[in-house]
Amino acid sequence: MAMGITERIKAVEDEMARTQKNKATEYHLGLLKGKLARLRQQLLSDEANSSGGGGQGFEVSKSGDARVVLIGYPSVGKSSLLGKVTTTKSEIAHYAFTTLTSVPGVLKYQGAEIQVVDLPGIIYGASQGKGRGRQVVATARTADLVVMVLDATKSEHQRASLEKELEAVGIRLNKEKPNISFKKKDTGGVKVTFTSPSKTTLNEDSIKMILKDYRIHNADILVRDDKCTIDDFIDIINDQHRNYIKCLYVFNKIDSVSLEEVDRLARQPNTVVMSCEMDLGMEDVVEEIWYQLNLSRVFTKKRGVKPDFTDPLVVRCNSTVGDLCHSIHRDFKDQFKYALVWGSSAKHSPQKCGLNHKISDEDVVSLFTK
Ligand SMILES: Nc1nc2c(ncn2[C@@H]2O[C@H](COP(=O)(O)OP(=O)(O)OP(=O)(O)O)[C@@H](O)[C@H]2O)c(=O)[nH]1
Repeated sequence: MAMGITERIKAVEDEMARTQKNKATEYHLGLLKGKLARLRQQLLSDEANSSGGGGQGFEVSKSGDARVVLIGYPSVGKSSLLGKVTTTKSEIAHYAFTTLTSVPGVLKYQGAEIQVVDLPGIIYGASQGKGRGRQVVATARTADLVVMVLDATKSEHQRASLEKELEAVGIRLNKEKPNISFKKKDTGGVKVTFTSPSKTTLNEDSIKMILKDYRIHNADILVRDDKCTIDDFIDIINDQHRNYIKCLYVFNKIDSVSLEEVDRLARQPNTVVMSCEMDLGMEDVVEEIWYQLNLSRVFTKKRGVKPDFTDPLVVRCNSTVGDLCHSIHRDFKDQFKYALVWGSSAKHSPQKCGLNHKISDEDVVSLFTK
């Protein structure tokens, strides 16, 4: 069955390559893109089912406060980076990963424990459902941050081709989810509304054409951003299989290129440069990872005692007191009565708060139970 899909994917890709991009073909290309997304999804889920229960799963359990995955071609320096920034090796690693080149490590920073997973090999071919690629992709999806490790001495093609592979499996880097609401219905036909006139080829006709191809006959669509494209709309229809993940680009081996080149690379957005061999830029990499993860540290305080500043609870930014309780224990919320909060999220110190209060980085919190 997978063979059949692979061939159909190839046929659609070929047709897209043959089709010239112009006003007259825009709709047709949009339809082909929609088909391609659907077939790729089918391929990935077929692979998932056929490998079910097999012993060689790659899935790494998520431990720590956040997860970073390293992605890059062989020999770019991923292992070197992992060795430099992670202190403890996770205990399960030694037996669970014996067949793999990958070992998760823990990056300890600002009291947080960040799991760093080096994905074996590369993603290459994953979008075609090849080999271990699918499992690697499944792990990449769970990342809070992708660190793409690139070799400064090699062509920049490496970056584009990795991005393309991730694109093909539905991973969107440094991109927000398109601002389109899409509600399937049982009756009533397709209703399309734009809050302001579209600046792209996404319009009522192209939307209806793609939905027809997906055999969706009843739905309400509200496009809230005039810059949304057909690709964005296709992402929204396939929303369950899309992941919007931040990406940090790290160029290694800067010891081997000219200063001008280092300068050029370092000026690109979301980019840091380093040399594992010369121990250059390692702190920048760690700081940037921390910054991109955007975590908040919360210090807990017992009544009548100074807060413990050595061991923060680490939560995602925009977390609430409720999330904090949840991170302590699944059932803690049931016993919760109120919290006292000191710090930048508090209107006055301390502020008495409920579960919905949003906490900020470096807040001090006392939790009171019933
Ligand atoms: N010049 C230079 N060489 C480096 C640097 N970092 C790593 N290398 C070399 O690059 C090679 C690959 O490094 P690894 O850390 O094993 O790379 P990797 O990405 O983990 O490779 P795979 O395990 O094949 O995926 C080794 O020979 C390193 O000595 C660096 O900063 N500068």
